[in-house]
Amino acid sequence: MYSMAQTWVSGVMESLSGTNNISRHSPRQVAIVGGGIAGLYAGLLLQSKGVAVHIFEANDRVGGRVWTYRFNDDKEQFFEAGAMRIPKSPIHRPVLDIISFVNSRLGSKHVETVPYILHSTGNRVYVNDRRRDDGSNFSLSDLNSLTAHRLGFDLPQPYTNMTATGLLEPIIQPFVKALQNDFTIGYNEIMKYDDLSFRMYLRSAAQWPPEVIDFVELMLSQSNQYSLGFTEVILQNMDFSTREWFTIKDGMDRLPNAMARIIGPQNITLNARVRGFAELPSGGITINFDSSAAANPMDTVFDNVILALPPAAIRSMLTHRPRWSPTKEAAIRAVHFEPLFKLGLRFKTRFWERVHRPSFGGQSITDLPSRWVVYPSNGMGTQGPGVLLTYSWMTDANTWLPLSDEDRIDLALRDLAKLYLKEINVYDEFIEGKAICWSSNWSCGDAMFLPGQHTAYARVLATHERGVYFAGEHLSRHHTWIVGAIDSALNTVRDMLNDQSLSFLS
Ligand SMILES: Cc1cc2nc3c(=O)[nH]c(=O)nc-3n(C[C@H](O)[C@H](O)[C@H](O)COP(=O)(O)OP(=O)(O)OC[C@H]3O[C@@H](n4cnc5c(N)ncnc54)[C@H](O)[C@@H]3O)c2cc1C
Repeated sequence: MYSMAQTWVSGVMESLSGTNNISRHSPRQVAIVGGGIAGLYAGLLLQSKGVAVHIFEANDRVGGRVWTYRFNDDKEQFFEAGAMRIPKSPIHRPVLDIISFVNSRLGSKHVETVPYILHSTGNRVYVNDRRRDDGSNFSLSDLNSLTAHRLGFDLPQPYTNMTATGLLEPIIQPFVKALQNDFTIGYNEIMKYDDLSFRMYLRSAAQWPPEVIDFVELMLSQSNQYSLGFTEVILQNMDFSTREWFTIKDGMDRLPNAMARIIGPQNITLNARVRGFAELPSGGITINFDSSAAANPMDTVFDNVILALPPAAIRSMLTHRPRWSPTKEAAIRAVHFEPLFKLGLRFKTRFWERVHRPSFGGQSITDLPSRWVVYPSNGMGTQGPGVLLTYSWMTDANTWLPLSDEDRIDLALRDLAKLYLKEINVYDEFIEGKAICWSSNWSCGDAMFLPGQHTAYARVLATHERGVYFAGEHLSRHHTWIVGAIDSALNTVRDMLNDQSLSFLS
């Protein structure tokens, strides 16, 4: 989209002269490091206030963790390697608003939303090798009767005759309802338990035996997620209790690409990994980045910089960056990101839509390494080849890391063969696959804080250091979501411009 050699030097450098003495609250030129949603959103906000921006992005594309992997240019032959679905809830409203904003600039249907299906009754439930008496696999239509006992778990009374949802709902609902009624009040309520992991809360407050926790975690989450902070798991449950969802027609990457188009290609340098930056005694900031462009303009002075980066990317800067307070450095070093792994698999047909109990969207659940098999909500009912994906988080994601791509595909096909038994020969159907290992990326996956980390680190992480500002989903209260990246960008620009009245773009 934008070539590596598109140097910003000519456009930006001339207009930079004499910017050194600009006060913190009236920047004229801002460098943004990272072209994910947080960096792009901060860029649009600043431009809307007349501030010139330049985005440095290490990758050859914008979007960061919003990445649509396309096997080819044919319709629907893609999967979402990163973000794939947005809850239609007031908290996620800013995502719809930014879509309206880009459409108002680029044409009414530039970025179109389509419904995302979270549950489909045909989705398989396959754990402990348990099947119906007729040998077929359980599906979500059975969920209300899938007790621990029926699924082969040996739990004590009274838990054994209960379903995972039946167990969890009464525990989380009061918190979820409080958050939905008034997010700030609800957030303050759940923060009272921030020092606990969700597992500890279930042990101490709900008095669940460990094997009951394991059962519910297996069915409704991924391995060891309940060892994360109580706050994170409750917030995640709040989002997943949303009934209506949407995704973006023809791929989520249409959103960051549209945002970048409005910002302007001359204001974005791709393949520009920032190696470090220096703060001048006069208050300006210079950026040092890798680029094949002839000039690496170390002498260009920006008024401020926004590091719209996951913490690991800040820590892995190769040359210089300032050292901040021990607490800030501890926060950057320690906040927890969970590993995420996705494997897109392309088949000759959308066979999952034509089996006896079809899946139109949603996901199957299994205790096999694939854990979740996600069916596309785009192109449902169409003929010809189709793409589904397997999706693993936390410890389940780690299973896939040491494997070669060939082994990953073999393992996933073996799992799918168990889900589809004799109905479909998945090996005959298979065309190609693509593994996306977020653990080998700076972000690792998504921010999911450990017990106590919201309390200890949230504020200090987001606080600016002289002319250096920070953005990214991990700095908001909505970790793991696009809206978190947007939210953090709004907060950082408000802080930089000293303008709390600044609102979301719409
Ligand atoms: C597998 C997966 C599934 C997800 N599912 C959903 C979902 O369904 N719905 C949802 O709303 N959200 C989802 N998310 C979360 C969402 O994608 C993120 O919260 C959001 O995109 C993060 O944006 P960001 O700008 O904070 O960070 P990023 O997108 O990580 O952006 C950071 C950018 O900085 C760049 N960079 C790193 N180091 C440097 C450097 N030194 N110099 C220059 N550039 C650098 C990176 O290349 C990247 O482009 C998912 C994420 C993943 C990984």
